[in-house]
Amino acid sequence: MDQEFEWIESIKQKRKTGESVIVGVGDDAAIVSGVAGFYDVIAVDTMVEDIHFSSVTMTPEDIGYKALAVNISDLAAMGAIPRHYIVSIAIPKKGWPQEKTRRIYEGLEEAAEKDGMDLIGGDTVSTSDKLVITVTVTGIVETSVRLTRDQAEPGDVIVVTGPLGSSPAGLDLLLGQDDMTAIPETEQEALVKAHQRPVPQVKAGRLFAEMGIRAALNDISDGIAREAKEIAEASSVRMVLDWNRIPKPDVLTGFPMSKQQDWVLYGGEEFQLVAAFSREHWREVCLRAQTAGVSIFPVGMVEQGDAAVDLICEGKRETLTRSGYAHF
Ligand SMILES: Nc1ncnc2c1ncn2[C@@H]1O[C@H](COP(=O)(O)OP(=O)(O)OP(=O)(O)O)[C@@H](O)[C@H]1O
Ligand SMILES: Cc1ncc(C[n+]2csc(CCOP(=O)(O)O)c2C)c(N)n1
Ligand SMILES: [Mg+2]
Ligand SMILES: [Mg+2]
Ligand SMILES: [Mg+2]
Repeated sequence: MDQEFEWIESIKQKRKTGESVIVGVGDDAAIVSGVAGFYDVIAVDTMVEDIHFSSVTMTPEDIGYKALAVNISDLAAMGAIPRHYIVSIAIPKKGWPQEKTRRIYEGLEEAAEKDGMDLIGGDTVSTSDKLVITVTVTGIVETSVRLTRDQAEPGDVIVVTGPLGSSPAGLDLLLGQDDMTAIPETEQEALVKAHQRPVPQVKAGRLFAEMGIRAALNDISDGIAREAKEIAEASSVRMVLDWNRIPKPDVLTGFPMSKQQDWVLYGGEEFQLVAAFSREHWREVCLRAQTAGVSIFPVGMVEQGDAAVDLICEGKRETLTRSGYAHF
C-alpha cells in the first residue's frame, strides 16, 4: 500500500462520523450538511513546536488534545455547538517518526469525543524544521445569537468561568522557571494539567446562547488583561477588574504580587471565558449556571470611558498598560 494512503487510513477517526458528514476524509474536500435556523461558526488556530509546546512541556497526545481544545474554546466564546474539525500538520523530517505523530491524533480524538466532533479532512506535509499543527473547527449557533466582543455596555457585570493563573504557573513548573517546590505535589500536578489539558467552556458559552441575552464573550487565550482589552476596544467601554475577586488557585497566593499578576492577568492559555452582560440577568445566569454545572465568578464591572482595562488591587485603581502574550 502507498505510504501516504496508509498514513491517512491510520489517522481516520475510529468513531463512525455523524450524519452531518456527507463526504469526510478521503476525497478532495469535505461536504457537510447545514442546519436550518443556525449559522455556521468557523475558527482556526495554529500550534508551533517550541512556541506553543516543546518536548519538555507536552506529550504528542497532549499536543493533539490541546490543538483541538484551543479551537473548541473559540467556538465556546461564540456560544456555538461544536461540529467538525480539519487538521493540517507539517511534520519535521527528523524527530517525528510516524508512530509518534499518530499519537497526536489520539489526543485530537480525545478532545473531539466530549463534544462529538467529527474529523472531516486535513493535510499532511513535511517541513525541514519544527512541527506545526493547524486545526480548523466548525460549529453552529442560533441565527439570533451574537456573543461578540462589541456587546459590552456600561453597567454590565464582568464574569469569568473558572480560576486563572493555573496554566501559566503549570508551564513555569514544567520549564523549571520558578522555585515552586513549596507547592504540594498534587497541586503541582493540577497546574501542569491545566496547561496540558485545558477544558474549553462549551457549556458556559451555550448557557449565554440559550438564554438569548446580550453578552460580550471572549476566551482567555492570551491572559485576561488582553482579552478584557479586546472587549473594551470593540465595545468602546472601560473594563474594571477587581484583583481580589479574580478566582486563582490558593497555592499561587503565597508568591510575590508581581509574579501572581504575571500568571493571573498576563499568562494566558487558560481557555476560561470572560463575559460582560447586564446586571439584570445576574440572578438568572447564576441559577442556570448552577443547573448546568457551570462556574461563574464576578470579577468586575463595565464603565463608560476610554477603551481600557483598570485593575483595583491593594486599595489602588490603575489602568493596565501591559498586555498579555503577543507573538510580535
Ligand atoms: N493571518 C490572518 N488572516 C486572516 N485573519 C486573521 C489572521 N490572524 C487572525 N485573524 C483573525 O483575527 C481575529 C482575531 O484572531 P486571534 O487569533 O487574535 O483570535 P483568537 O483565536 O481568539 O486568539 P488566539 O489566537 O490567541 O487564541 C479573528 O477573526 C481571526 O480569524
Ligand atoms: C514551550 C512553551 N513556551 C511558552 C509558552 C507560552 N505561550 C505560547 S503561545 C501563548 C499564548 C497563546 O498563543 P496564541 O496567541 O497563538 O493562541 C503562550 C502563553 C508555551 N505554551 N509553551
Ligand atoms: Mg487565533
Ligand atoms: Mg479567542
Ligand atoms: Mg483562539
